[in-house]
Amino acid sequence: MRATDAPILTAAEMRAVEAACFARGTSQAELMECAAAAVAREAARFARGRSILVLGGPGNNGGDAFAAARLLAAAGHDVTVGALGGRWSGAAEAMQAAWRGPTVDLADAPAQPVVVDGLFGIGLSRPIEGEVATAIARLRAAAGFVLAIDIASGLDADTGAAAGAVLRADATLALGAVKRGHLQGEGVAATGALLVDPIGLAVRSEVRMLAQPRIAPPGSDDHKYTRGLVGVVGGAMPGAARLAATAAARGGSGYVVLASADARVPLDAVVHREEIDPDRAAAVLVGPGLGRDDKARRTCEQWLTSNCALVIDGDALALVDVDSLARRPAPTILTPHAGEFARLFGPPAGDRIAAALEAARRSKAIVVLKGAATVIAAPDGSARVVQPPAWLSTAGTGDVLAGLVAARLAATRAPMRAACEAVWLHARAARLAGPALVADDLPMHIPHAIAECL
Ligand SMILES: NC(=O)C1=CN([C@@H]2O[C@H](COP(=O)(O)OP(=O)(O)OC[C@H]3O[C@@H](n4cnc5c(N)ncnc54)[C@H](OP(=O)(O)O)[C@@H]3O)[C@@H](O)[C@H]2O)[C@@H](O)CC1
Ligand SMILES: [K+]
Repeated sequence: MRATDAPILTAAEMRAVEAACFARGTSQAELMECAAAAVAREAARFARGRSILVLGGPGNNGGDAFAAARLLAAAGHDVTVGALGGRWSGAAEAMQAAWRGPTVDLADAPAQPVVVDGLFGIGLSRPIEGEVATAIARLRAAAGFVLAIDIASGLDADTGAAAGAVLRADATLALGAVKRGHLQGEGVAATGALLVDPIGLAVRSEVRMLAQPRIAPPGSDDHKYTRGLVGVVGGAMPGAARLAATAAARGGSGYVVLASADARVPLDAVVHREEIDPDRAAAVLVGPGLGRDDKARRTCEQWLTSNCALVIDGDALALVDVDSLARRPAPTILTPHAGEFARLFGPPAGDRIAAALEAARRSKAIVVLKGAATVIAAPDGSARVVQPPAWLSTAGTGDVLAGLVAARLAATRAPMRAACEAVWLHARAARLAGPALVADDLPMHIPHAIAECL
């Protein structure tokens, strides 16, 4: 199944879930059979009759692999196991013993069009080097398709870092939960299509993959003010604010006011004013194209100390500090990319999800850390993660997102919900816009994305 709404765990959290499951009476072998059945199902779907090489490592990831090999062979597939090590214990030992098909040493394993990677999972404890690294490079180069069991071998399950070789996957079947390492570091490129099977584990976590939102349409008695006035504060580079204002208008705002020295508006429906009335605005966006001069600093300071719900993006992120954010009496959403985040909170260590959660806790704001995996983190410790289309990495798409966040904040008055809705709609609009999109293309697709969520 696709990973939408799936829980995201650290390796330690996963082991705690596994221990609780055993404490309730499930045996290790039962859980492994469940995992293997899911692996065999996916491997069969991808193999479409081609020969399969199953790689079995020395731990429980290897146990899953041997059990999956048995199920695949029983279903009529041509299966060879390439094995590493031989100190299996517990359920993995039983699964290894139950495999009666051809087994060769990993170093001698024949290249096959389909590889199922059960070398190492969340128990990777050191870099993959030497003979193992040579073998996986050879087998990867010859394979048409690699399915990773739980996580691509060589990735750190928490950070996605790869200190040594990695067996890059075309698809990964995460067992029980998505692991943080699927979504960051080298994990972004090495995971391939991310699938998850619950394998009977009821995993609870407030760190989850972002699910498609349900968006509430306006009520029949709503008018432009009750639906929420969005103020967009322009500055030195007015194009960015115009882009954000367009996105705010298409994102379901009742009314968009663009305050800028430049009187040009992107749509007739967007109103230009010298100033935004803080008492009328349901949400104000400060930052896109604001500049960083004294005037920008004063503008930023004025909004920071206001009682308005704020979205702070772009240049404004360089003009605020964490303590002032934490003192704000009204909701705040920050939308930094990695560089802006590092300036404000310090460079994120390997685990970006942990870094975003810590930043949200310190600033008492919703933090939308943009990137190959965008993390939406709240001060209460909840987070949502999504992998937006790579085509979004082009100028101006951040301004569109910021405008959209402001629109959803004005409409919902619920900052975490607003950020989740906006990030989902932004990614969906990008898919609707298609490859080689430019930021200006995105706003017109937002209403179609919203229509899918009603
Ligand atoms: N949690 C769950 O709910 C479920 C978990 N399940 C499965 O269990 C997997 C975790 O299993 P696991 O804990 O046995 O660890 P695993 O990844 O197999 O590796 C450990 C072995 O590898 C060795 N080793 C490590 N690095 C190495 C290197 N670079 N080069 C060489 N050797 C290296 C390490 O050696 P050691 O460090 O002990 O010397 C040890 O022998 C998990 O990913 C999932 O697939 C499912 O069955 C059911 C539900
Ligand atoms: K693996």
